[in-house]
Amino acid sequence: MARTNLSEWLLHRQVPPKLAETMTSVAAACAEIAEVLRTAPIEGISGVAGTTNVQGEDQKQLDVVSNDIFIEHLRPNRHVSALVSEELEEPLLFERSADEGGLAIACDPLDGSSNLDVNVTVGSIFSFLEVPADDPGAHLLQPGTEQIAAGYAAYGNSTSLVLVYQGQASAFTLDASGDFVLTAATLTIPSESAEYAINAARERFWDEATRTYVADSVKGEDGPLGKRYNMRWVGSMVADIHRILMRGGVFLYPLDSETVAKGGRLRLLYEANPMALIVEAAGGRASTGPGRLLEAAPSSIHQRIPVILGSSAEVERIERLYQQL
Ligand SMILES: O=P(O)(O)OC[C@H]1O[C@](O)(COP(=O)(O)O)[C@@H](O)[C@@H]1O
Ligand SMILES: [Mg+2]
Ligand SMILES: [Mg+2]
Repeated sequence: MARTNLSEWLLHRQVPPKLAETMTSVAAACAEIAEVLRTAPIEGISGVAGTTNVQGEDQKQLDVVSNDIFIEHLRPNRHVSALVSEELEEPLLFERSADEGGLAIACDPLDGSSNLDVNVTVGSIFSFLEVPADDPGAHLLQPGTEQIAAGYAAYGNSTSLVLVYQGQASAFTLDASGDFVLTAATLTIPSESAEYAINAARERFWDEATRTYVADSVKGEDGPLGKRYNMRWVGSMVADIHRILMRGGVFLYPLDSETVAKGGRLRLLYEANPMALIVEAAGGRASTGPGRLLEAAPSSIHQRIPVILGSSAEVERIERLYQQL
């Protein structure tokens, strides 16, 4: 069967050159991060700050290395005016001439920090926004509905790249030559599922809606849902969402009594929004509990937000529980 690589897909999907070149830069950054992760323990790069390797040398942090890789690939791209990153307190603004710029990227260069040193899937998450080239910094706080594209890379037993553009999410797999090969043209999340993902150790902090949802699921065949549920929690958002895109399910990081002061756990611009755009394009639903996630108006670049996404029937059920509060 003929293989379609990323550059052929970009042409086929008629992605405008500016965005296509920038998606290519981001894909190249992800391929380089995948390569770094493959041999990180040998090279003395760790997930934990302040550690030393067997030679007693200071180890570089994988989050920082991944952030540097994103910058190295995006700084030379003349279309990119700004970069927002989990690892940078302030946005990075690039000087461009009058006929250049116009795109901003928001990224979580490496997601899944608790899994970095245990060889479990981690990822990179990214969102593409349009910004005026002459004043990009003032236009970074856009709701998720304004994203022109988004995606993530999952560094698992293979490296997957998922991109969403104009309401269609597609998946690619990194081959041995460093090319991303299309492996699923259209991702679709089944509307029903019997699998949920939540950090259950936080139960004592949960609100009533989350408590009821999990309690009903745990009751299985004997409960109000009349079917058995399974729980899967990797602890890397990318890995948990990738599983849901492949076979359905629901992911929850709700607002709870411990995270309420901060507005939630996960970040709106570079974790929640890109994932919500992908999930909606795949026919799923993305919610904060009380409302549609993509409509949330950001007030700061590192803003946090409650996240409930996945199979539509399941998310709707949780939204109904929030309406009853
Ligand atoms: O283990 P916790 O505190 O419940 O948090 C898990 C969540 O934290 C994250 O690791 C946060 O992302 P970072 O690793 O990029 O900070 C998510 O991937 C994951 O869903
Ligand atoms: Mg993250
Ligand atoms: Mg991160």
